[in-house]
Amino acid sequence: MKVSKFGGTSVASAQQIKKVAAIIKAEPARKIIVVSAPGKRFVEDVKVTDLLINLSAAALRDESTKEPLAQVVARYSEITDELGLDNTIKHVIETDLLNRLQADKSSPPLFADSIKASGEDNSAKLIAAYLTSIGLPAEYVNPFDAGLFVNDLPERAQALPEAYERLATLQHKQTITVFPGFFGYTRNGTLRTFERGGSDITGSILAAAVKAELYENFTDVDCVFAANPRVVNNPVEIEQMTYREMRELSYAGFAVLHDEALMPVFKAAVPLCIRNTNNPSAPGTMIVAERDHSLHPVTGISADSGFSTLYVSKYLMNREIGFGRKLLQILEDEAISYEHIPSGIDNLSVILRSHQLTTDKEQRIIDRVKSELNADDVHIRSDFSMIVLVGEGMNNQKGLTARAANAFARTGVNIEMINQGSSEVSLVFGILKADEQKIVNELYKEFFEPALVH
Ligand SMILES: Nc1ncnc2c1ncn2[C@@H]1O[C@H](COP(=O)(O)OP(=O)(O)O)[C@@H](O)[C@H]1O
Ligand SMILES: N[C@@H](CC(=O)OP(=O)(O)O)C(=O)O
Repeated sequence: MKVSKFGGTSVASAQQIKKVAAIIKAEPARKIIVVSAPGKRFVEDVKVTDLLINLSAAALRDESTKEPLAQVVARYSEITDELGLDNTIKHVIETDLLNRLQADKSSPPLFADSIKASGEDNSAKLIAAYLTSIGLPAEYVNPFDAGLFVNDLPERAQALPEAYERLATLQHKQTITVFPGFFGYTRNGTLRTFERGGSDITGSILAAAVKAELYENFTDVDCVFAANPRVVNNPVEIEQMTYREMRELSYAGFAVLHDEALMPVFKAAVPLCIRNTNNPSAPGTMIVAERDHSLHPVTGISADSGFSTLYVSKYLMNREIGFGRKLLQILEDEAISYEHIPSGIDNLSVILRSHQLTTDKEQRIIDRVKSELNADDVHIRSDFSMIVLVGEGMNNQKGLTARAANAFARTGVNIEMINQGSSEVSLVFGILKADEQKIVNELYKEFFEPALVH
């Protein structure tokens, strides 16, 4: 049995959904289908999830929801009409949205989650109806009924261990299961969404639960490329990579798969394949436990912006017991997680995702570090990017850091931070965001031209 997840671009229009149906029809092993909300049909288009975020924001501000609601309904109407479905499903979707808008708003994040999740939920209902209409025995399955249970606020939504046991029963269904991605329910029935891009996580949880022979993740590119195809012209295709490599790459910028989607399939030893809905005959990229990495030390280069650095210096910091703990406690008090902590003898930098900071938080952190830790200097800089070089073979390769540093030198760009990850499969560079594209292209030239990754 295969679990096949179809992303937003794969279900963005009637034409795309017809391709999805053909893919499902082509292989009876595709018994569990996970779908996203309709995504972008063209570059400037707006994803249904973003339309829903606008809708919930308007509702939470007690503004008129007429226009944002009409935009969401229009996307589904267009799809149902073009698929030749009758008005029943359109009515189901509109009623569902109106019901969600009437719900309790006392917890704005939970209200927003319910509105956002309607994107995948209604997409699953619509696609199940379409598959049935063309003679495929398909059934929409609700995540609560199937047992996709997640933890409560304030923690990030994550599947509970018992969810896997409950979801395992899906393998006995005779019909094709059409399952909405992106959300689950707490034990008491409160809906919670995963992070953006979280339908990948749902697919992985289901694949692990039913011990699928394969988790197929269908998107709009033939495979995972060694670098973002929007940054590097015609990058090499990666035929095979390990879960560890994909985890490191998706950490920073490989938007093709959510980084939390690796763990469930990894633990259950289910191989994962990234494939293209628009070109299903392409073999895609296989993500497996081990591979031969002797031919090429670097598998991919990723880059992501949106990082900030909290820089702290204090003479004799290295001798001060508990300095790091106290500093991290200040961040914990502000509910901030960190990414890297490169350090010197008398200074350290804490690198974090900028979206966690506000002007108020920044000021409180600076004031507390100065007053409670008596730091000599403390400041926060934003607009950093992380560039990550990833490869299982990197660990045994002499001179690799020097090659990367040479590539940086050729561009004249300053390296703000280097972290040779303890994971041993990655090398992380902190640079200013403005230099990101230049560096990715130069590193790509250094490590991939004209070699071919196997
Ligand atoms: N290294 C990479 N290899 C392949 N695609 C990449 C890479 N880095 C970024 N991407 C982008 O990821 C996109 C697919 O992810 P996403 O937009 O989440 O698709 P979906 O709608 O299927 O969920 C591709 O269109 C591509 O532009
Ligand atoms: N629709 C959600 C969840 C998701 O996974 O979407 P996609 O498969 O289009 O990345 C989002 O936009 O975040």
